Amino acid sequence: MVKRETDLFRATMDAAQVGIFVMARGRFLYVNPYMRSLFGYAEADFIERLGPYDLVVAEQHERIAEQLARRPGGGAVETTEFTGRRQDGSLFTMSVLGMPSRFDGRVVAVGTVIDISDRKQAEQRIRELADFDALTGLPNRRLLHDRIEQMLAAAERDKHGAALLFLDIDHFKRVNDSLGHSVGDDLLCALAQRYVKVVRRIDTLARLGGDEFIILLPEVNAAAAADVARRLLEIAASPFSVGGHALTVTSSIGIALYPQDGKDIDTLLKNADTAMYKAKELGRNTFQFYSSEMNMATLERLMMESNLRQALTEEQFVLHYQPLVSLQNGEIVGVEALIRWLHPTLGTIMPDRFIAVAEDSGMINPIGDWVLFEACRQAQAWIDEGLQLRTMAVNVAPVQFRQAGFVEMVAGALSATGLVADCLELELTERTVMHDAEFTLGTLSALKRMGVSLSLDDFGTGYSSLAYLKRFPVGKLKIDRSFVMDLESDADDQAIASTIVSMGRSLRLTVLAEGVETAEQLALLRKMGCGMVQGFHYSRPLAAAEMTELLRRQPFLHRD
Ligand SMILES: Nc1nc2c(ncn2[C@@H]2O[C@H](COP(=O)(O)O[C@H]3[C@@H](O)[C@H](n4cnc5c(=O)[nH]c(N)nc54)O[C@@H]3COP(=O)(O)O)[C@@H](O)[C@H]2O)c(=O)[nH]1
Repeated sequence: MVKRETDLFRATMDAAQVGIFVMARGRFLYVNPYMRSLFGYAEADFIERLGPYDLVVAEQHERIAEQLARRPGGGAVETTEFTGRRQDGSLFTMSVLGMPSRFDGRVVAVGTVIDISDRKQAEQRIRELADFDALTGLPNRRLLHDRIEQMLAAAERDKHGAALLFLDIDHFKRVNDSLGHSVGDDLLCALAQRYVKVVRRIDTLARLGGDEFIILLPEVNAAAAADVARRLLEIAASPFSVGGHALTVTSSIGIALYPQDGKDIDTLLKNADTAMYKAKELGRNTFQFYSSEMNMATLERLMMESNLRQALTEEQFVLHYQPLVSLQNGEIVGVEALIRWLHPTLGTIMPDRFIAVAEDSGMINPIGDWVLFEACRQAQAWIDEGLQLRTMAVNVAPVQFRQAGFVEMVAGALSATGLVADCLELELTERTVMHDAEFTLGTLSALKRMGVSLSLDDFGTGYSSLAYLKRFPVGKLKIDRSFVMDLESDADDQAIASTIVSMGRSLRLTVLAEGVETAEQLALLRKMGCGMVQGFHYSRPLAAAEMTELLRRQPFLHRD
């Protein structure tokens, strides 16, 4: 090149508003002034000591190495984005374009570098505006649609349930009308910040616009969806301080479940919306499922399911005790422990309403463990007080009986409380023991070897095989209440009760009749030779303190 051309070439390079470099074997041969100012290094730094690795973040060194390996001449060979690192440590996004060339017979790479940080930021902002609500920063309707589509595909593939919650703030218009739109906007942002705390990472909280929010919950059942709805209502309950005003808001939530309430976006959104209007009709500040059968009884069940764990940790369960009376002398020889749930707002909830829910949800195991421990503790406390107590009877649910480690758990409760095993009687229903008779036999035998007594509850209602009854180490049969109820008037019930009593006698088992409410029933059972009774005729189940009194007084004892 003649000198004039060289000068022209250099002047062009010097004036260029892009970084230009020439590299060979991973070393810079030339960098133009713009490139130097872009990175903040002097020319000598580039030529004498810097290589391409020094100009990008460490995480991208591997990519640089790949590029250099592909083109031994060095440098980038195509347009590639890197995160550049300046001399002062600051970072920027750069686009590098390189191409192989020849110089002095050598293979070199000639390239350009452009700072594209501003363009990237603008692109990011455009994406945000397209996908996110400008006011709250939450996903908007467009992104929500994408997420619902993804969720539906995953739910169908993995056979999961999912839920879509439609939340609308109650009377939000009044806030806008009376305090102005900017207060309304601030309130929406404050609400969004609280709602975010309720959802999981895999959930989507989106704003549809106005005062409407959608909460998308993948991989949930109805109970979990109800729980989230309840928490959304609760978290918004405490007042907001917005623009100098203390505001309290409530909302109404509609829930549509996948797949039963819809298998596509439009149906799910429409049905959740319908359910939300139902919640408004019911007085607002509540949630409703779209499917009507999900409401009423099911809701109570759901409420219980999600509150049972809390009930256990917050010690809302108590045991009441009902006396087991010997017909020989009227002595209270034992008690049956019966659980009650002292709910902070609903009052006392009886076991018939929550034991089945606890069984279905798996909570029966920790609850049953608590009952056993508490009953053993109370029995030992009475014994320590010098009261006569031969039997503490505890109900055992089928799931609990079949849980791994049940025998060890019973042993643990006895050793932790100091109660002797003879004093503990486990009540199992006929159905529980007959479910898998061979398995039952093993567990019952292990309990028997420990010294724990076993009784068959609700006897007569199940389908006991007499052959097994003989093999099972059971010590007591409890005649079901349903046969005692009409004993005076129903000849069949009399025949059944008297057969159970005789069968018990021939198998050398104690027979106890439950649900004895009248003196007539008592007289008939006595005549049949029944050994023990339990029922309102003697006493309803009592709190521990009242039972202590009864054990002290022994009011039914024949004292002649
Ligand atoms: N797995 C567990 N099950 C438990 C536990 N505690 C109780 N239960 C079971 O819940 C069912 C209902 O119990 P509850 O409401 O406590 O009713 C008991 C008595 O109050 C009732 N009873 C007793 N005498 C009479 C009477 O004269 N009349 C009448 N109408 N009812 C009476 O019977 C229930 C005791 O029944 P049983 O257990 O069959 O002896 C019940 O099935 C309980 O077993 C628990 O901790 N775990």
